[in-house]
Amino acid sequence: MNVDVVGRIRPARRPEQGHSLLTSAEGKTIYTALGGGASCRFQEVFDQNASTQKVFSRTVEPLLNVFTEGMNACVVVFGETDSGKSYTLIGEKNDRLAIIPLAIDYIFGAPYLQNLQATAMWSLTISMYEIYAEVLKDLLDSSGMDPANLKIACNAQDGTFIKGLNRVAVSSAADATSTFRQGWARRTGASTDFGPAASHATVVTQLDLLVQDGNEMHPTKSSLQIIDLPGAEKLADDKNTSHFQESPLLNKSLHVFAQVVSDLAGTPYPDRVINYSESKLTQLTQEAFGGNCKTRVICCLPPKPETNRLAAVLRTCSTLSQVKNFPVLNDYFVESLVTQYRARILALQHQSFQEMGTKGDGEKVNLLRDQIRRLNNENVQLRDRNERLYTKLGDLQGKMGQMAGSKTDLSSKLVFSEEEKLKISKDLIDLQIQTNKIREQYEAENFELKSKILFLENRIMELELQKDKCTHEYRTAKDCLRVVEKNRKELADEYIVLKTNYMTLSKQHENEVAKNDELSLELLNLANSKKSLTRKQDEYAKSRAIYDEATTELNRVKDLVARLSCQKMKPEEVFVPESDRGTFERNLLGNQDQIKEQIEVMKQNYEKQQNAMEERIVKMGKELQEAKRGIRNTQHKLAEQTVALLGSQSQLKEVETENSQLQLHLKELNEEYRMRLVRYIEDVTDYVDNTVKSGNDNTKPPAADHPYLKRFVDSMLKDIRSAYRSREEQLATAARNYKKRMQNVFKKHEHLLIAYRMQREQILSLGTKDLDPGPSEITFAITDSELLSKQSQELNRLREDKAHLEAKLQDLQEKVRLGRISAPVIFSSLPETDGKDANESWSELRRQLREFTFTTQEDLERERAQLISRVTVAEEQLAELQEYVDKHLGRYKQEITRLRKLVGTEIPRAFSADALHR
Ligand SMILES: Nc1ncnc2c1ncn2[C@@H]1O[C@H](COP(=O)(O)OP(=O)(O)OP(=O)(O)O)[C@@H](O)[C@H]1O
Repeated sequence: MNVDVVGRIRPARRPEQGHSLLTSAEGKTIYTALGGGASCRFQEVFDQNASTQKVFSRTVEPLLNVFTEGMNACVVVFGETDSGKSYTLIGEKNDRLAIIPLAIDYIFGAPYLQNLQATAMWSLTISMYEIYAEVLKDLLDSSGMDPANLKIACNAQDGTFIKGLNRVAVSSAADATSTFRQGWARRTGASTDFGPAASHATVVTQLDLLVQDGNEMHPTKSSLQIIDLPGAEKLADDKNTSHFQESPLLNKSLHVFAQVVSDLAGTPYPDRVINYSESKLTQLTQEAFGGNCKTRVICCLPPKPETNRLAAVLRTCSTLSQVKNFPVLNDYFVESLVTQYRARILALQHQSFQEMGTKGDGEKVNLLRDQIRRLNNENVQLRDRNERLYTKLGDLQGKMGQMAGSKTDLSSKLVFSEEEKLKISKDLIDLQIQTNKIREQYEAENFELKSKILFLENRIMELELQKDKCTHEYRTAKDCLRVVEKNRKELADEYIVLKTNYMTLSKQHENEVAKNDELSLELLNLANSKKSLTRKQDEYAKSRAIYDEATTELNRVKDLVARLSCQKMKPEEVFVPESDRGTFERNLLGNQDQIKEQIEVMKQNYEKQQNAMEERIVKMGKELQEAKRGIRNTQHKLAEQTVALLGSQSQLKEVETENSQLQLHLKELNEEYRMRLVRYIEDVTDYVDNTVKSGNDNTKPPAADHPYLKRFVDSMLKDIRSAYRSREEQLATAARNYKKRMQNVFKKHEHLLIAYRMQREQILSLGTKDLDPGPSEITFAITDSELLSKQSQELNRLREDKAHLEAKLQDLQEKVRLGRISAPVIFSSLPETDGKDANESWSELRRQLREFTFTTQEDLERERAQLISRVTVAEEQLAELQEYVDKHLGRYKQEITRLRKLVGTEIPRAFSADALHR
């Protein structure tokens, strides 16, 4: 691979303005004179306006890429004094826009080194030396010793090198730049009789890179040499005469360099033998010119050079562009081979020197001939080997040529690919974010689906429970209906009995009324007879007075007669005989006895009736006593029942307390579950973190592939499932027990209510005012709608209606009772009232009773119809519910199966919907 040579023209100063170098049309060839003279075709020529940055990126940057990848590289700055060499290399006043600072910055940010695996290591050392008048000076020696005492040595391992040269390890671009600037400042700065020392000195800055890839056994070494050559104007001087003017050592490096370059350009083949040993510069840079190195020369040109000098510079540049180098990747095998050859050459050299020292001249010649022969043979063998290597090298060179050709494209492509890479990495990050989002969404959806499934399962369970409850309630309602029907029948029977009683009473009442009429008539007769008797009595009294008057008259007459009988006539004889008198008396007072007899009979009848009444009252009093006793017993029983009811209510409260305790326990369990879950997750995180940490040192495989994590997670899930299953079973058992107890309490409550109702009805049937039957059963009914089913609520509503009806019935019965009581009152008031009015009020009462009977019957019939319609509606609702449950049960089951398939995992049944929601 030829050495690349590029030209850079310094901007013109005032005296130089208006002059320009002669260049070809394409701008790459520079001539000393039109139509003849020296010329050089540069790979690229940077004009006066080109910045150092541009020179760097077009010339040095590709070299730095191969350097960081493991090849030796070299940048040579060549040109006459004041052409801008130092400006190009280090700039002005610590300017960073110069090749060396830019190169250091680039190396530390080089893509290859940046893209190395985290396990790879790389290090960079910097060394600087100056060759001035064939004296080597270590520019990085800060020990205070004489730095210009360095010797060149050679060994198989390192080839030619400077013994004791300082190599400073640098860890950052700033570190490297400051080290370089310190070294640069130590250059020989004195001005000599032959001009400034810098014009005759060569400064070599060498950067050695060592890359140890984690996947490779041996490290890769590569070196970058940046050579600032002495002013090239001396090449224009005559070599044979110049040493009379200057010290011969002063320009030796430059002249030997030009000679070596010329030799190299003349023999482009690999079997050339070049004498590098004439100067220290050529010895130390033999790899850069004709060796294992990729070299680029920047030829700095002033805008107005002297023709001779320009010609010498152009000639040297032209020769340099013909020099062939053989750069290879410094892998372990290449290095080993080179070391082997170096060792062999060194051994031969040693041997020949020894032999030359011991033998005589003739023998020495023979020996030398033999040695030459041997060397020739060896040379042939080496050539064979070399040819093979060269064929390989040719391929490599071809590839390198292609690479060089496509280098610019590659660099632009590299930039483009970098941009693409950035874009792709951005897209990748976006994709990762999107993937994470999708994963989160998936997990959320999965969770939602799981909770939905559990919710549906719970719903099914609830529906099944509701169905059972409905069936149970339907049966209870049927039983209730039966009871209500029975009650209705009983009421109807009672009503019939009442009606018959009423009829009987009406008949009795009519009989009584008839009797009353008769008695009234009789009483009227009696009153009439009494009147007539009174009249008779008055008449009798009058007749008595007449009698008395008559008696007095009679007695007067008798006296008169007696007085007169003295004449022999008795008074009795004067009047009518005694029988006539009896008949007369009988005729006068005969009715009075009859009346007395009748009165006596009536008195006897009254007495009999009074006795019978008294007996009846006594009998009723006894019955009343018995009834009171019975009522007292009933009241006692009622009190017992109330106590039991209160007991059951307190039991209900206890059960409620127990329920709240259970709920509390459930909460505690949930809390414990959450804690355990958190602990598990922490364990998993720790475990994953530890695995990731251990995975970083490449000793363990990644955690995702490790079966232990899966086992760990599986066991964890198994634990959670089993714990939850057992807890759910416990809770289900507790809930079942609670439900049973609730049902028992409800049953007891219902029994108590029924017993209470029967007792109350018994008391009510007695119809006594003294005994309080207590409040309606609805007062003791459970009103909490949460605890009641629909049927129970309906039952309670019916109970309320019944209580209302009972109250109404009681009012009416009261009215009837009042009506019954008012009858004797009316009867007793009959003598004072008119007979016609009494009849009217009775007919009014009868009408009211009839109306009440009809309305009660109608109410009862309506109630019955309502009850039947309600039961029918309840049956229809139950049937609908049954149908709905049957229909949706199948659908829910199908849905669950589908969701299970979709989720792909078995949903732990142990998780309650509540826990999942939480
Ligand atoms: N491309 C450039 N742009 C601006 N100024 C430049 C450029 N090249 C060189 N110069 C200027 O030219 C002068 C000489 O440059 P420089 O010292 O680098 O030359 P030189 O070849 O290194 O000389 P010497 O061999 O004596 O060191 C400096 O003042 C420098 O600033």
